[in-house]
Amino acid sequence: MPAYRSRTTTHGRNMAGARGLWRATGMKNEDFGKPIIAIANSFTQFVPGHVHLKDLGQLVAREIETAGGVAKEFNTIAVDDGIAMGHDGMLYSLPSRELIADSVEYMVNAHCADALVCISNCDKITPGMLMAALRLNIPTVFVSGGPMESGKVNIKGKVRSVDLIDAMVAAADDKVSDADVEVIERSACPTCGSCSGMFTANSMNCLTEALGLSLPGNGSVLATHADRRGLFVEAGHLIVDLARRHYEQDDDSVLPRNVANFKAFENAMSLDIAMGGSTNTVLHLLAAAYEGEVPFTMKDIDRLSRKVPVLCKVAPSVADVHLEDVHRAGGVMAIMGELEKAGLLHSDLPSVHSMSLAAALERWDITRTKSESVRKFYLAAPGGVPTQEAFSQDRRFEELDLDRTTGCIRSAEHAYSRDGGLAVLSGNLALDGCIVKTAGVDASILKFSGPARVLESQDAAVEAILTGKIREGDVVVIIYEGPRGGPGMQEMLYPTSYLKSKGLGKACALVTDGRFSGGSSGLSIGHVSPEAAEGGLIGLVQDGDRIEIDIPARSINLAVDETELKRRREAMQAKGKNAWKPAKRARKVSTALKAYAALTTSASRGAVRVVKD
Ligand SMILES: CC[C@H](C)C(=O)C(=O)O
Ligand SMILES: [Mg+2]
Repeated sequence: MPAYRSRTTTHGRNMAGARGLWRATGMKNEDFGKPIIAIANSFTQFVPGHVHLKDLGQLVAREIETAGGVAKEFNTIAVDDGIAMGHDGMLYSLPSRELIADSVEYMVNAHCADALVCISNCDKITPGMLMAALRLNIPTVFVSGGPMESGKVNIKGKVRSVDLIDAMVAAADDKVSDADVEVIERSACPTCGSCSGMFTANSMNCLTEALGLSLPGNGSVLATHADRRGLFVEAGHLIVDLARRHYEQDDDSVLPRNVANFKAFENAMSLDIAMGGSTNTVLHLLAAAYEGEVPFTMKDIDRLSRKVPVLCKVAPSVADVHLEDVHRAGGVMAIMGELEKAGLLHSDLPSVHSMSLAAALERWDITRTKSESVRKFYLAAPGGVPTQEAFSQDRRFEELDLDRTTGCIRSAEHAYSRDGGLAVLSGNLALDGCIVKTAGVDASILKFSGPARVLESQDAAVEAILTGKIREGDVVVIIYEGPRGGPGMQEMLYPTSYLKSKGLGKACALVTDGRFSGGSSGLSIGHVSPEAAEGGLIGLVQDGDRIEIDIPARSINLAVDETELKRRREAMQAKGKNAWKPAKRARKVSTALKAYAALTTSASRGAVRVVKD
């Protein structure tokens, strides 16, 4: 029977000082001996996905106390990728994931907390907390802030749903007037919550449902909807129950590493592929698996991508479909329900809320449920009123989207495509693989070859695209933007958006050792490993070299003969300490980022830090 971790500081004469301090935090005599539950909140006014979280940690805390636990809240940082994008601020995005993971570890272990509630939401906060949960392996429940409502604009008499990407693309499109750009900007992000498409934040919050670490609806019920409050209330009760099962009934099944085991990672990756999730999920699932010592690798991702169909297409893969529409079609449980019907899901897995996924689907898949409350839950609709306040409206759709033939979520029989929404490519240019979100690639360019246009930074790529230096048929190659080379593996949302703005979205490819935002689409191939800074061949590509991409064959190659490549490699090595570094880039890299670069690894390992013994 594992002893409560918190007894280390709450019991024993020698801990009188610590108890005195616990009392000063508000603990009463009767609280000593109860499970101490850490609440990792992530409130900040910098991020719309987190502006509404300020009091939600205490909402959970009151429920923990009602359930017989002691709640202690703390806060992590939270970077807004969309604001950090397009300048050196983006260098900090991925490294912040490691800081978040470490800060959760530090607070939970320094104070010997018994269990953990993670209140996350945006791009690096959910993965950072997920890494911490699997690293610490104490009972944990995730509850995220929830998706933002999509924006609605009426342009030239046509009403359409818009999001952040529409504002970015319009701003670089000379055919769009300043007035129309401002209309889109003012409407694209109407409420609190994580940007409304299947971008990285929403992808990851859907994946915690599939991993079994959050409640049904966590990935899809809107931040503004009253129904979301119930997830926070339930999380407060559930975590005390899980803690008691573990410490008082010796039940290890509730621990994150037993819930999010290898089969759960397969379920999560299958969900991601089926819904055309952000490619960042690959990076983050690999990193979470590393922390949880789960043997889940790029090879597993490649295997799954060849058999899991695309069952759901959401912005940016299609316009006008956002997370509110996915929720109305049944959300994550509905997508997993269709995967299960197709024999593509492990349904025997327990979660923090159900004894098995099969049982959860019986109750929560709207094509099976007998529960009116569940059907009502998935009717939660946008309020249509700009706000930064959580749970501030309770509008509902008239009816559920149960159309599995042409609706938002399709059955496997009516899949958008047999091949998954994600593909792992490999070849001499990416010996350890690279990733492309196929759900966002036009069918006409699944096979593509063209001359390389090599840029040593995202900024240089943006300048080349916006000044017309990139032509139809080119392959834009952005190097030294990997985890070590950037450092920080920037998201290339501006270059991919600007290719669209210039009408080149279906006429060019973009290949990088950096990564993409979930808002990117097009023939955008990222995570090239090994990265240039680690001696990867992408570091030897020169302007005019022919690059050959074949998504059906899962291949990507640099068509330069071995003799020439050998010559180039020798010339690079001859540079000594300047080898495998940008030749013409004046980027100021802080000591904090240099420390990150010293420990990080290539994307094929999830860009995890490895400290050599
Ligand atoms: C819309 C882009 C979003 C802010 C992002 O960075 C991601 O999805 O990764
Ligand atoms: Mg991002």
